Amino acid sequence: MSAPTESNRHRSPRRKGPVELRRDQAHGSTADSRLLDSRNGGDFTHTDPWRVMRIQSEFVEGFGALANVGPAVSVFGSARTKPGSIHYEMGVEVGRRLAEAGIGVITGGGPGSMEAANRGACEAGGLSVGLGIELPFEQGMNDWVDLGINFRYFFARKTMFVKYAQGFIVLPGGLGTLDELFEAMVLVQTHKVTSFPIVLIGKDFWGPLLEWISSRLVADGLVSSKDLNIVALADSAEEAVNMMLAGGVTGRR
Ligand SMILES: CC(C)=CCNc1ncnc2c1ncn2[C@@H]1O[C@H](COP(=O)(O)O)[C@@H](O)[C@H]1O
Repeated sequence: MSAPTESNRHRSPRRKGPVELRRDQAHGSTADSRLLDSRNGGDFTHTDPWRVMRIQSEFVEGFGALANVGPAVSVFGSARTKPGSIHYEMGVEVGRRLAEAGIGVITGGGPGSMEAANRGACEAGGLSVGLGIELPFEQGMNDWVDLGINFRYFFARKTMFVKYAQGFIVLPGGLGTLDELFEAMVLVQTHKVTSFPIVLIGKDFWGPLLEWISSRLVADGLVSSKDLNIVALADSAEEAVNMMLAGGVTGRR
């Protein structure tokens, strides 16, 4: 940017909403000129202000589509679980038991344990919701989703998992599952959500992680020992769904 001189110091600034631009910065194009200039082709849609509109539309569409889902639980777990495996069958049973209790099932809409939970809910005649995510290696929504919404942005989608569920059930999984689990734990820890049971299924799988949180994070004073109560550990679908009910999730009869 050039230093202010007598000739340019008093040049009138240009305003872009709350942002005021002076000197060299004031010479750029305006939002309306870019909008009206057809030579810019699709460029405008790649700007951040335009992205904000798209992000906003994801929230509007998500809130609109999910407003009437009723009581529901979000079920997370690996996208790589194969049909017939223990974890897949456990996911099917979780979905079925939630549906039988009058509780809708919300998943990431993908394959593996997500598909399993949607399948169990759908087969039992319950509400089966999938919140899909646009990924470079597109898989598409699994066949057992009855109400599906596709998202571009992970963070908009994650809001829906929490806003429209009364609790989380977490099957074994990888980074995606851990991300969803830890986000929920922080929301409970910071009282952003209250009365929100989080149940992990699979003591063998989750036990070492909880043990590390206790022996390292709590021991080092990084986590309060009462924060360990944010999650509960179950070893079966039946136990996990009963813990949801005991935690205050009530189904539609
Ligand atoms: C086979 C494969 C990688 C497919 C990816 N397709 C996906 N479709 C929808 N949600 C997903 C997908 N991958 C990860 N996620 C999100 O991350 C979690 C699973 O990730 P992971 O497999 O544990 O780490 C799910 O609960 C889901 O919300």
